[in-house]
Amino acid sequence: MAARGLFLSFEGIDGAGKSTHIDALADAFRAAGRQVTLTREPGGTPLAEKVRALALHEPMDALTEALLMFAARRDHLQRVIVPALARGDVVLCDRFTDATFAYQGGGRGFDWQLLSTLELLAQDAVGLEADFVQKPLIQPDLTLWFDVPPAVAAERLAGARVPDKFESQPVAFFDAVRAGYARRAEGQPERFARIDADQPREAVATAVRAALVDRGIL
Ligand SMILES: Nc1ncnc2c1ncn2[C@@H]1O[C@H](COP(=O)(O)OP(=O)(O)OP(=O)(O)O)[C@@H](O)[C@H]1O
Ligand SMILES: Cc1cn([C@H]2C[C@H](O)[C@@H](COP(=O)(O)O)O2)c(=O)[nH]c1=O
Repeated sequence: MAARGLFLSFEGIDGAGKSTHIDALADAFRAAGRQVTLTREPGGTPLAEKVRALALHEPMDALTEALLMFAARRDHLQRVIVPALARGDVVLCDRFTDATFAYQGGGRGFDWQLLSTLELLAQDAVGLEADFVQKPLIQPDLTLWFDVPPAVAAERLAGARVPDKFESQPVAFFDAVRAGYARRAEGQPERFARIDADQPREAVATAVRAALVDRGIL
């Protein structure tokens, strides 16, 4: 029988350094004999990648942004995440729903309760052919939150690439996004592992591994 699927998400403000560590983790899981599905949000399917292009580059209000994120997520769950978990894969997802709470909720000030309602709708296991899912709401098993002061992240991103709509926001926006992540982590402490990302890459990599080893995941 295939090993039970494992769903890990990676979160943090832009430039926190999460993408830097995802490939190395994928290699570690493969070395342990696991199949890995690497994916991201918004995105991960042809439809959701189209939504990504719109959401990251077109101006729109916070409700439109939130609805697009959840629509893309539903497609991503149906076509990629749920089938991968059913196969027993380790799913490594660069951002998931906590990003919607942090960016649209914290950063843009959109109603937290309404986001919770949308989360229940979009991540409802019913209709996703997910008989293996015990809980009605599909959530990551563990979320690694790369926490870093916005000024540090901005310095890392400066000149690295042409900034998108979110990356062009001022530090105050990212202070609010960071507070959104903190609120989410406080509400679901068993699902979150906070990684101090304001350290050299090697120290962050050690902290990531320790978080997984401590929970018996690696
Ligand atoms: N610990 C670190 N110290 C210094 N620089 C770092 C560290 N980790 C990553 N970087 C650099 O910071 C930049 C952003 O890193 P990365 O792309 O991994 O962040 P990210 O969280 O995935 O960002 P985004 O969400 O915007 O894609 C890259 O240039 C990367 O090389
Ligand atoms: C899932 C999700 C993402 N965002 C924002 C966060 C980032 O600024 C971009 C994605 O870019 P990345 O380079 O892949 O990190 O989108 C958001 O606002 N809401 C969401 O739900």
